Amino acid sequence: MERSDAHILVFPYPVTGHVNPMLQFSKRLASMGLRVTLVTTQPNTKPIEEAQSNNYPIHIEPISDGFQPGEKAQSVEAYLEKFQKVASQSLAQLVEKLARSERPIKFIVYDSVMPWALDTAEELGLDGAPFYTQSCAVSAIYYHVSQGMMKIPIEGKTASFPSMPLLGINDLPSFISDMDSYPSLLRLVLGRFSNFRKAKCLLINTFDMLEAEVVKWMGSQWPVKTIGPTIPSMYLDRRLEDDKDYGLSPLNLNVDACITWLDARDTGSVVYVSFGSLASLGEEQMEELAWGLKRSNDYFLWVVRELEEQKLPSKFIEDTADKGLVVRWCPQLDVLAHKAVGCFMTHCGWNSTLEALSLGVPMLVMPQWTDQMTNAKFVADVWGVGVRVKAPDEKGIVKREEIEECIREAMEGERGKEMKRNAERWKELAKEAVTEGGSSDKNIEEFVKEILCS
Ligand SMILES: O=c1ccn([C@@H]2O[C@H](COP(=O)(O)OP(=O)(O)O[C@H]3O[C@H](CO)[C@@H](O)[C@H](O)[C@H]3O)[C@@H](O)[C@H]2O)c(=O)[nH]1
Repeated sequence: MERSDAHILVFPYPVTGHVNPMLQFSKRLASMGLRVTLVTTQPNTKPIEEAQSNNYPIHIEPISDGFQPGEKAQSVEAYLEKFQKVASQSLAQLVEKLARSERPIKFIVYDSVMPWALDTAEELGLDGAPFYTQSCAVSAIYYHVSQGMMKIPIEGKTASFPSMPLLGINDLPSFISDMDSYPSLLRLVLGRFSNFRKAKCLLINTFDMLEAEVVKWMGSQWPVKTIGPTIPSMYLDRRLEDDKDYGLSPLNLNVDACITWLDARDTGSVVYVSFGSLASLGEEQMEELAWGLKRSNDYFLWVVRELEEQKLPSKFIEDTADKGLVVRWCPQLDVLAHKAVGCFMTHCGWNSTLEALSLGVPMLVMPQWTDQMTNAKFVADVWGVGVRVKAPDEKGIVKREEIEECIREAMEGERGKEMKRNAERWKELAKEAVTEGGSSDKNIEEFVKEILCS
């Protein structure tokens, strides 16, 4: 497509699980001729200048979130309040600055958890569309709760939503099943539906075949566009040259160490373990997980973020050095694409879930909080690509024996083989969705045309 003058701003909430998919979506838009500027307040990413100088397909604009590097807010509420106040002002200033340039902003794609960005856009005379970084099912659940169509706390043991299987309490997003756990985050996710009817459309990081019924239901109510999975192109359709990774990942990736280690393992012999960029396991749970991995006697590659390291049992790394590699962060896509990986033990963050589905990797799911419970339900019972650990005991702990058994089931049993077959099928369908003429590809084309014509 010819490069156009249309310039759009993409503004993710500043955490990895939100920046990654919105950055990938930005690259798709840029490949279709739009000029795209991604707004970031995230300090711990590859130096911005590096991204700018390497013929990077999009522009990056840092703005302030009101905090100095390293400064911590006193609470989630305090962070969100200051972030909204400062970032909305910074956003308006940026749009006004660009209005005086050759390429003024025409449209804003904002993270759905920041509905105030649409108000700012409106004040500046711009249209906008929210980007949902979670599944369509999860968004539909929050919608029902936000509109009072599903009362919380939920009474009884199950909850029923249109176009979805019956959900048990443990399948609901944790902010809903345990309303008092994070009241400010519950407000944040429900707030996504405060002004969305004023948006041009709703962009959702999923694909039609994956959530066919709920996508259809949502599409019958609002202008929904499924645009996922937002995985770097080299792993799916291979149409975007050089699009091999998310680009703005943290420094010090152990790329070579992880891949060299995997190269030395047999096909399907390694359990890859990661709980994403935010989840923090308790010390006891960490210990159970460590011993569960050891007891399985399988090879494992385990991402333990720096702040979590002190929770590992003492001498665990030395004692398991012949079987395991523990790293602080890894190139997850390269790891999932590696033939040595037999299953992915995951917290079921939506990006990790989509990445495993897109790369055909069966999962062992151990959801921790937020949307992960609902994703786990779909992974295990709807898409048939995962084993879910039994609900934690009364202390909230999943025991080592349970972990060991689930690893065996995923790596060795008949169930594991069936999961692998299903995962291969989802991999093909994910690829189809983003390949030319696929459902997500068509939706992105349509979105671009609508912007150009507006
Ligand atoms: O060693 C690692 C570990 C993770 N990742 C990447 O980090 C991202 C992690 O995203 P996700 O799996 O979604 O987990 P979180 O970081 O926990 O994401 C938050 O945001 C998601 C999207 O809203 C939610 O679904 C999650 O529940 C929420 O915790 C993925 O792209 C991974 O590929 C790496 O590259 N290397």
